[in-house]
Amino acid sequence: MKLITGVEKYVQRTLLMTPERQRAIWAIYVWCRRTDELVDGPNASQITPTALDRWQSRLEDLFAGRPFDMLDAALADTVAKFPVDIQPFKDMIEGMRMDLKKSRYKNFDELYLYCYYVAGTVGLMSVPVMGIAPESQATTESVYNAALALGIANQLTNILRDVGEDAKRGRIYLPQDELAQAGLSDEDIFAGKVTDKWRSFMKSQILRARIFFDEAEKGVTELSSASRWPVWASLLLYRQILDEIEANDYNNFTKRAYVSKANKLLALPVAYTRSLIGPSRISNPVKA
Ligand SMILES: CC(C)=CCC/C(C)=C/CC/C(C)=C/CC/C(C)=C/[C@@H]1[C@@H](COP(=O)(O)OP(=O)(O)O)[C@]1(C)CC/C=C(\C)CC/C=C(\C)CCC=C(C)C
Ligand SMILES: Nc1ncnc2c1ncn2[C@@H]1O[C@H](COP(=O)(O)OP(=O)(O)OP(=O)(O)O)[C@@H](O)[C@H]1O
Ligand SMILES: [Mn+2]
Repeated sequence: MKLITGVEKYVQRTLLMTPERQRAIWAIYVWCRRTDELVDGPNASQITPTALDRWQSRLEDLFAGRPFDMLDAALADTVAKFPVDIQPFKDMIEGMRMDLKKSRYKNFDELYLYCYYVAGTVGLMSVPVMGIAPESQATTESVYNAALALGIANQLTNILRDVGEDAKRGRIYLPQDELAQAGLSDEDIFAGKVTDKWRSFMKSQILRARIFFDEAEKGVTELSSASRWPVWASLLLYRQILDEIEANDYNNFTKRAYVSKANKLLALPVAYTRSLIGPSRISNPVKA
């Protein structure tokens, strides 16, 4: 089951990229999965900050061309071929450290930082591999910004989908000040009742996640043509989870928002059509 969804995800995420880029994204994906599994996987209870320090020195070793195992070697090969920076990788490990010691977020600033560490970093790792279209007139900074926004949007969506599941583990990723403003408390979340207060709170959280998806959209067209399809597919598929939360009448306590196979399949041709649109050729006043 895990393997099948893993394969399916990998196909969704890398379809149609050049083989060399596909292998590089695969290596990054595997490293991210393994990093996440350290704190989220079956042996999570054994993971201490020291274990994360060791994981970080392995990372530094592979960046220096001294991989520890075969999967590290795949990433070592990637960083030798593409101009990937080590910082977002270190930051992702920092996010896992944060997850170990923190289970509440005071406000959106704190939550944003967490989302950057665990997901915004993925965008920054991927752009140097996917490449910016040679004809793009956008600034490199604006493309990285969009990539960052896609990671944040995905993580916010993941948090909104998993409210009930996370509460069972004693975790509440929603901003405490915004909960209080909506007249909600941790107890309401543990009780898991869908009330009008909850619906209206969720509406504003979903709106914010959509704003990050909109921000991300602006960057996808600037990517090299072969990379656009998988990124569009991933964006459209993940954003649909928000629609499903609405369709479930905001019950993210006991129902997992789930995108149907049919809707997933439908997203692929839409993604493909969008991927045909590349950078606009009209000179960009921002850059000029
Ligand atoms: C083509 C493409 C999308 C490539 C990215 C592939 C890649 C390297 C993915 C790594 C993802 C990963 C395993 C991260 C570890 C931390 C984590 C679990 C983050 C959560 C992902 C959702 O995973 P899932 O639904 O499986 O979560 P759980 O099973 O519940 O744990 C995240 C929510 C975030 C992942 C972030 C991205 C996929 C951001 C991708 C951004 C880009 C590729 C940038 C695109 C460029 C522009 C200009 C828009
Ligand atoms: N139909 C779907 N709609 C939306 N997301 C999906 C769907 N199928 C799989 N996913 C995504 O794939 C992830 C992993 O799927 P899997 O079946 O392994 O769930 P899981 O074991 O509950 O994941 P985890 O424990 O890592 O949160 C899910 O967390 C979800 O993000
Ligand atoms: Mn999860």
